[in-house]
Amino acid sequence: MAEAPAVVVEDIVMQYRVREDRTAGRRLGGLLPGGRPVSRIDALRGVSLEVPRGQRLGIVGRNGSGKSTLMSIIAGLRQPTSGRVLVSDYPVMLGVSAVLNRDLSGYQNVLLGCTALGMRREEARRRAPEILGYAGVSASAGRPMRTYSSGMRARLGFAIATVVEPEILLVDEALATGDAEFRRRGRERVKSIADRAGAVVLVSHTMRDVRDNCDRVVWLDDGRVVMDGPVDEVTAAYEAGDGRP
Ligand SMILES: Nc1ncnc2c1ncn2[C@@H]1O[C@H](COP(=O)(O)OP(=O)(O)OP(=O)(O)O)[C@@H](O)[C@H]1O
Repeated sequence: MAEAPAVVVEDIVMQYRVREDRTAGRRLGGLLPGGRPVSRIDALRGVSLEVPRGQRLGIVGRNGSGKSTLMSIIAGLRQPTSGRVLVSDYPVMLGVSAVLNRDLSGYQNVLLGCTALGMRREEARRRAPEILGYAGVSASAGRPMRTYSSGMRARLGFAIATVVEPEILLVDEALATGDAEFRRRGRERVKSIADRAGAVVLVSHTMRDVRDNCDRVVWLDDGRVVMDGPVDEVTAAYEAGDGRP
């Protein structure tokens, strides 16, 4: 019998309701009980997919196509309007704005981040030098994060999120800010997670990152899957139409 997949997304629909600013003059929907105009945004219109263990899935699509919404629903950070997500383990989500505290030092963020991921404090302390070294920020470990460059923040966020290789890693544009070295390390870790039968879902606008890191690609447009297949085929079709299906 085939092994159960790491992630199953079943017919996810996501509608956001937004209160319009009256002065903006854009009124698309009805009225909320308070009499204020609302509009409905259909971010996902019935998305289904499965990510088997050991697979690195890329998600591509134009701005506003629903990629980040789908990722936050898989991560359990948002409830869909309908449909459901089944996961084999708690996913770890890594985004551009990785949850790091800008007023704390890099070292303190490592302790905080690792314990938030379930590591014991002593182990976090013991492994902090390795994590800071991997991120390439050892020399700045005592400085507040607000003094770090965006690339340094991205590297540290990535090092923390992947220190205990999660079974399911969700990467939302987080590789985009890094330099060549960071991308190489990212690629190695993403591969290592997949090699250990974990699953990685990666959102990116950079087709090079998708080709380097993924085995399969799902193309979203206007909240729907328009193509799902091998990396070369989907990225070529995506590029041929400049992201338009
Ligand atoms: N919190 C929110 N409230 C209301 N609408 C939202 C919210 N987040 C996203 N949307 C809307 O949902 C749609 C999908 O947005 P989403 O951020 O998922 O797209 P995306 O593909 O990740 O875009 P990008 O490539 O620009 O990051 C867009 O129309 C967006 O305006």
